[in-house]
Amino acid sequence: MHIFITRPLPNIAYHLLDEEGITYTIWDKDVPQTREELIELSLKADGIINADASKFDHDLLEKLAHLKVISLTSVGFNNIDIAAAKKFDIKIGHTPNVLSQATADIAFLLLLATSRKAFFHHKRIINGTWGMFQPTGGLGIELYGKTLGIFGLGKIGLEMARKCHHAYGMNIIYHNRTSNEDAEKELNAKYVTMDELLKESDVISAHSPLTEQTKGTFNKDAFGKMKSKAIFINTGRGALHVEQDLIDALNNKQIWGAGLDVFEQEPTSTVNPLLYMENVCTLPHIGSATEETRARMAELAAKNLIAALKGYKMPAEVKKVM
Ligand SMILES: NC(=O)C1=CN([C@@H]2O[C@H](COP(=O)(O)OP(=O)(O)OC[C@H]3O[C@@H](n4cnc5c(N)ncnc54)[C@H](OP(=O)(O)O)[C@@H]3O)[C@@H](O)[C@H]2O)C=CC1
Ligand SMILES: O=CC(=O)O
Repeated sequence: MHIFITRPLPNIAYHLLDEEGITYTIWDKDVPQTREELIELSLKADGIINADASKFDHDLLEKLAHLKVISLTSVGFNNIDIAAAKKFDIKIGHTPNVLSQATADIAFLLLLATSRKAFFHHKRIINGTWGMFQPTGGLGIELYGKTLGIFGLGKIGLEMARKCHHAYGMNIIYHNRTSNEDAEKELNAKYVTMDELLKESDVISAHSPLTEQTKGTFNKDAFGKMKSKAIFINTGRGALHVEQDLIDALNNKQIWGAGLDVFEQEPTSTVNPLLYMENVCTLPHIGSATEETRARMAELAAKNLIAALKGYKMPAEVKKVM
């Protein structure tokens, strides 16, 4: 058996593959492979471990229909046409649970940093604009006892809700398609409609997957319903919000601030206005980027791949479109 690995991985993945006698080609250049290169290397493989944002659309999957498995090193699978993968009998694996804490840490970090304009103040030191003490300048807002609205209270959303509830006594409200009874019991979380979530939250944190239904949820209309002191956090996917509408809402002071780990286009342009706003903190999609979490993701991705190649039940198979 031979596989293609689209980015160098933590060593645990290679140990597991070596134990099974599975050989591999690793793309170790510091630019992503082109679609043509991906096809060429995958045609020689029985499976792929994919750590790349490449779109596996119907056309690409048809060309790679010989593959037994595509094992993702991510929990999100919005870059894969799952229906097409089913049609061509290619199994898809992903990495839920093992990255929930680390990703929620980044959501929490962005919330705290945004509420205190931390990245703006850091830039003042670097730019030499520290200046004199200003009793009324660059002030943040506090989180104690405020209301956190979670859009997508699943595994990561729950970890974020726990942190905010225990650290700041925040009240938790949420909107999903189905209710999360465990979170209701544990955190006294309240299920609300989308309109109530927008109107009642002091902080909205987006944690749903990117799907046809959730794309563009946070648009002009949604920002218009939010409190003028509200903070918007997105560690889900950039396309959950409409970037220009977010920029307008911040400029028009319809909302107070935003913390983003994700962008519509990644990498985002260095002239994106969001990178230069006082009330916005941005990170380059690093939700799962700790040594421990990335090792767990690599391990699970390798186990998913091995199970699929051997015809066993995969530890974490993507079974249906969300
Ligand atoms: N920034 C980063 O580095 C990372 C980002 N992510 C992103 O976080 C996402 C969530 O991951 P995880 O928490 O593990 O996933 P889960 O499946 O555990 O949670 C997703 C939640 O979203 C809800 N949801 C799905 N569709 C809708 C909808 N149409 N409207 C409202 N709620 C919806 C689901 O509830 P229900 O089904 O009841 O609607 C569920 O509660 C990933 O898909 C990925 O995009 C993940 C890891 C790292
Ligand atoms: O964005 C990362 C993921 O795991 O999904």
